Amino acid sequence: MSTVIKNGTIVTADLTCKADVLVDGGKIVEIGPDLKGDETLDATGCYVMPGGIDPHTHLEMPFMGTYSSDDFESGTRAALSGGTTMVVDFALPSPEQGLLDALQMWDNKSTRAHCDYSFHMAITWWSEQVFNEMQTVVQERGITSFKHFMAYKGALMVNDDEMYASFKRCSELGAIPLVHAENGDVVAELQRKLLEEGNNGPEAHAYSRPPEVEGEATNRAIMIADMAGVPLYVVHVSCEEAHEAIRRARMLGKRVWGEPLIQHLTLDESEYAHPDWDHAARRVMSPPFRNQKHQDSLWNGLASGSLSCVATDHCAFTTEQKRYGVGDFTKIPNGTGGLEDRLPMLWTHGVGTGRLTPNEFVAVTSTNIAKILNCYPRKGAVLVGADADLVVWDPEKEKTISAASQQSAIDYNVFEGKTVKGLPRFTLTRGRVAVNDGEFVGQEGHGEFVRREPNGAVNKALSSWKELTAPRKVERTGIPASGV
Ligand SMILES: NC(=O)NCCC(=O)O
Ligand SMILES: [Zn+2]
Ligand SMILES: [Zn+2]
Repeated sequence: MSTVIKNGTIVTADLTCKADVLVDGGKIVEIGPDLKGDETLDATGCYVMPGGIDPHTHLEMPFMGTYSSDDFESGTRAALSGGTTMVVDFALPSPEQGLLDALQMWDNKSTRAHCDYSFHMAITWWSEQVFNEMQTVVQERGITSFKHFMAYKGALMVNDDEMYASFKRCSELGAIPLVHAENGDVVAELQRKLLEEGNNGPEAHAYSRPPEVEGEATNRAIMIADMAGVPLYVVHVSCEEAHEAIRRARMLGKRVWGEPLIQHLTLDESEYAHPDWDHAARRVMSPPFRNQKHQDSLWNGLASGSLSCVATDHCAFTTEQKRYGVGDFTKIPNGTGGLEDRLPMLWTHGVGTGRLTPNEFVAVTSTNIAKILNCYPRKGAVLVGADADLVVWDPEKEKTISAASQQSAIDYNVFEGKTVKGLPRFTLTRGRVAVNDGEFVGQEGHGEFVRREPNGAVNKALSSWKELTAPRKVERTGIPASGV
């Protein structure tokens, strides 16, 4: 059965035009005037855009002694409700666990997904087994991005030598390394000192992770990637120090992408000063929220192109789970939600204020990451042949965000009470309507794994450049005899 989206304005990363979109067999089959289909969706007054891609989620993630509460069912239901049609989650081996073994666990969890998804593979330890399995992960499983935690000492953190070895392996395999950039040694020491001084509330979480520790780690990761000859993607960039490092690297021709989160763009550090312990603890995430100077830097980076993608790092814990850290802030599970709210919040505070154009909005929520992860134009595009992952966006539709009406399984929402203007009228996942005017009508298990090929254009270009500029031995004649 075909579906036609009529009377809308198509908005992509580089184009705005009035046309109908005809969908059949899960794909876009025609774009043009006066199209007809078996079913009609009226997009009068709406923008027809590529569905959002959230490149950073943690659904049912084992972390800090518990599991994040949104799984692939509730998480992708939340995603579609907010106009996001693909998520990229992190497969996370526990210490000494093989990569393929961990992947099997993520395969099992993801069968309930309502929308398409892919995985990044995390490198949480290093060995010959990990080195070997990286090849299988890339070539047989189509997972071409590897995450490295420079923080969470004693748990997920990897050291510089391990990171360098893994980045080199990514370079050989045509894959992309990702980093959580915070200096984990310094954070651990600051945490210890704060606790010793009796500073045990959620606000101390922010004190233990100042912008400097993020800036230092970002610079270090950029240097290591440059030495390994591989592009780099920096997740949850929260501050000017990290953004400055990325901006400078890009100006020097290095291939580095930065990803701010919707939370860091719209919520600030004053949340941690809230007199209610629960309120502050619910907002504990790493890196923590910053002040307006940092927020302005992130917004400007999106507008200027020095930052590339807006994500959520959706890692949702209930109030009860957050209370594991009463009396010791280092035990508060780190993470916040945002999957349902990313697009409406970014539209409201970005496009609604004039900080972003609608085309830039599409670029940073969908198209850029599809290109970086090498799944464009199957994803992130409104083109004939692309998957019909689409959002029909009503710029006049309003709501006030509330945990009472959200899809997420947790009992609060960090954006509670915020009014957004700009919401999906329809969300389509591979041609199937999953959201119809605020009502969720998706299908559990409809989501499919998106396989990606290695050696995207940027990897290829960078390896050519590195080869061309590699140190070369100077061939000499008449070398003098050794002086020894
Ligand atoms: N960000 C956060 O606090 N939790 C999720 C894990 C991570 O990405 O660091
Ligand atoms: Zn992280
Ligand atoms: Zn994360």
